[in-house]
Amino acid sequence: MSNVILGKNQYGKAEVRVVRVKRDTDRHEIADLNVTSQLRGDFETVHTEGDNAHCLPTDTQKNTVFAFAKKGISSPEDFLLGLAEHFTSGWDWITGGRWEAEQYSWDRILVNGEEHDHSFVRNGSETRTAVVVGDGDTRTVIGGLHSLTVLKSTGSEFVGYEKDKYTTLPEATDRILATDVAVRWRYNTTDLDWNATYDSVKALLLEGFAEKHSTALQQTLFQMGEKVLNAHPEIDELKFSMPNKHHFVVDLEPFGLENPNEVFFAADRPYGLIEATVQREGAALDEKAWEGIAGFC
Ligand SMILES: O=c1[nH]c(=O)c2[nH]c(=O)[nH]c2[nH]1
Repeated sequence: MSNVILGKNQYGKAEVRVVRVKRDTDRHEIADLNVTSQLRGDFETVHTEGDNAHCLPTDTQKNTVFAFAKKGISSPEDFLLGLAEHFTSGWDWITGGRWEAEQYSWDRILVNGEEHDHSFVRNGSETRTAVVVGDGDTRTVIGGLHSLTVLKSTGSEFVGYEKDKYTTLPEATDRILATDVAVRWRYNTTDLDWNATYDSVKALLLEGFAEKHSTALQQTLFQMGEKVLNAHPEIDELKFSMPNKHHFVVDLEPFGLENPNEVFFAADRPYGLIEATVQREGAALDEKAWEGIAGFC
């Protein structure tokens, strides 16, 4: 006879990253949640006897989050109340639980002052950066930003790529494109309204991300840089590092639900990593100015 007993316990799936796109009209809406579901009740024998009869798998809890997202996410509170009701009403040994969500809020990207229908920027996300490199009397200024998180819920495809025996990725004609923009740009002057220029560059980057159909994140990156260089003769090059934050369409068919690009699993890793320099043709390069700035090629 053991004198060891089971104390308080709960279990579930943590941090289910679900993105719900409402696409009934051309003006999409997105809800982006990080959901944790944990069940409380009589799970005694699961722990003490190795009997899983009372164990509703954490995988099932995750699937339930995705399946419930199909109904729509009007608020995290209502979404969690729905989960609580579902889990506590279905099994007599599940007497309670804890359901938690973080919601990430997104603003619409402005293109020519107009709110875009399906391109979004995570609000308050970015960090502005600046570097000054001195070499003798010369000063080089490098502006930049990172963690500018953007997403378009349509207007992005990835097809026609090279395939070998290890390629399993299906071609996508309509996918979510999302990234955290990290970019630094080199000025060819030291006399400028830095704040106004920063605001303009950021707005142009966002417009460049939003406005054109994307065939690959590489192409979108180039268009973002091109837009900045066309509008700002005082900038000669931009170096970008952008993760391709994959959003996988969740297979809801096992639950008898269709999923025409509405419910996504936002994976955090691995991610694609797209890096490139976009330069003004003929402009003098300044490799020295970039020395010591890690993470850009
Ligand atoms: O925009 C993309 N570029 C890639 O190089 C790539 N590779 C991949 O698997 N998906 C994508 N998407």
